Amino acid sequence: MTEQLLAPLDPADLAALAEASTATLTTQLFKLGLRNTYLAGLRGLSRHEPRMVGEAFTLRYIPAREDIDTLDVFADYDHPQRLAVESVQPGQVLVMDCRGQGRAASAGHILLTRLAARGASGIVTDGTLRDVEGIGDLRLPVFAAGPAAMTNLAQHHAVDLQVPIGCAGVPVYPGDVLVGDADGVVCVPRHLVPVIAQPAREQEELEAFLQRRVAAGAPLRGTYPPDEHTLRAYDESRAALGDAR
Ligand SMILES: O=C([O-])CC(=O)C(=O)O
Ligand SMILES: [Mg+2]
Repeated sequence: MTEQLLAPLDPADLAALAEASTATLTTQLFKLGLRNTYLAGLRGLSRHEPRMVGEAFTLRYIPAREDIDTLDVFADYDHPQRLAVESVQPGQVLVMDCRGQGRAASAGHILLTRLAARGASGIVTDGTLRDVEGIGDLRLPVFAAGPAAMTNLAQHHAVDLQVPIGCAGVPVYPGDVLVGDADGVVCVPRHLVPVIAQPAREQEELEAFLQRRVAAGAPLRGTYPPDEHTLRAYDESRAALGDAR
């Protein structure tokens, strides 16, 4: 495990990310030139926790081999998969690199129940999960490619904790911030969290205004993107709100 001392993130920045949609965050990152931040192909499996924000704690799997990856490896409580679950701290998201291989689950209900009990902020895998019926009831945001019944050892050999990984084709470094919602998961590079937090908040507020206008019948021309007239109306509505406070 690579121990890293990362400067803490500003809670206000994390709160801004928690309130922003993944659509907004990918746009903010796109503005900075980053096009590969969305973990395509994953969906939320939690019935109670559709939104997620937290810092990446990474686990890397390589392909399993029949002579090594047998059920008795779990007699070792420090097996990297189990160690990962028992190492995740409150506020962290366990992010697993399964190479997009979904034929065997990367974890199941018991391990995710333990993650929830440890106060994890979520779990993300580009593979699959087993026991998804029970997982759906957990108070834990969960994002995966889907379900698979087969146990992880059939396909996955856990090797490294807290190293840079690829997840759904996106680079994820320990400490990056993962945000999830109904559209899926985006990885925000840690150093860009303070850069995009406030612009993301502003984009959310402006788009909420534009959304109301379009819902009320406004055409796209002049509204989306907003022209000077619409932006003035937006400023006036914000000033009115400010006055009312
Ligand atoms: O063998 C596994 O993948 C783990 C499992 O079922 C669980 O955590 O409930
Ligand atoms: Mg199970």
